[in-house]
Amino acid sequence: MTTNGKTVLITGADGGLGRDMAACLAEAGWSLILVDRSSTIGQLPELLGLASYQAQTRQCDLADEAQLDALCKEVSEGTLRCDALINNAGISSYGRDGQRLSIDEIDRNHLQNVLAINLIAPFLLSRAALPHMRERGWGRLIHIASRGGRTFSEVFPSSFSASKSGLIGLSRSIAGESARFGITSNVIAPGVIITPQSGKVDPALLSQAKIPAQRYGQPAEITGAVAYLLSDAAGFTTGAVMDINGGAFMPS
Ligand SMILES: NC(=O)C1=CN([C@@H]2O[C@H](COP(=O)(O)OP(=O)(O)OC[C@H]3O[C@@H](n4cnc5c(N)ncnc54)[C@H](O)[C@@H]3O)[C@@H](O)[C@H]2O)C=CC1
Ligand SMILES: CC(C)c1ccc(C(=O)O)c(O)c1O
Repeated sequence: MTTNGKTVLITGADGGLGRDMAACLAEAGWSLILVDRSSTIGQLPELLGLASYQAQTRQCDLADEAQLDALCKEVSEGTLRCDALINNAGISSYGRDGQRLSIDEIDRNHLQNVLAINLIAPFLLSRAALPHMRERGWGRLIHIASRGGRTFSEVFPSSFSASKSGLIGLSRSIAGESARFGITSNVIAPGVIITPQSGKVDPALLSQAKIPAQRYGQPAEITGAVAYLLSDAAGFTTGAVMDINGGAFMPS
């Protein structure tokens, strides 16, 4: 992958998928802006063995309006350069026992929190990054949705599915509006990938997914697709949804 020192901003960078993306993209020569609400995000570059010039970090709770606005301001004012944006941070809706919450158990606050992180933050960060991408005539947006945004399954809470389906619609609109500027916008919709997030779901519930590959995925199997979508070779790929789920969802 030729990066020419480009910079990618990754949200949810301190999670299972985020860390793998950060390590792989740094290795490929990208400069990184690593964003997470976790208290350990500042230590992530050292943990990954990155030089200080390779990575900046921002501790930001994307559900907090003031913190998200401050981050978007840095992006829109160009303090944080953003050639590519990976909207990866996301939460789901499970009870303490890892059981799926039914629609009757999801109140307005819970719904608003899921939508704030999974949909509103990606919308506002994309909006902040796009003008600079248009000026440069090059940009990449990747949104990490889920199989839950593509189809029904007993595994997915309704709030989560609604947010991820919305993210897919957002990506499609950005793709249509931005293709003529050399900007692509694509979705990766993973099935079960072994990370802290899937680890919080009751294993019996997760195992209901009928996966032809008969296994769960590894973060590297998502990162490989991310690396492709960021590359110049993917310049004609926009508005796409890559279903990466071991065959658990195969639309016609
Ligand atoms: N692991 C899986 O099986 C699947 C994951 N996904 C999606 O992949 C993305 C990454 O998930 P994982 O790495 O598995 O989860 P994870 O839980 O390991 O990582 C998510 C990261 O997002 C951060 N985050 C959460 N809320 C935030 C907020 N308000 N502000 C800033 N950061 C916040 C967390 O601190 C965490 O570091 C998510 O969008 C998730 O919905 C989609 C399908 C399957
Ligand atoms: C961990 C998240 C909520 C999750 C769990 C299971 C699947 C799946 O069976 O495909 C997902 O796509 C998820 O996003």
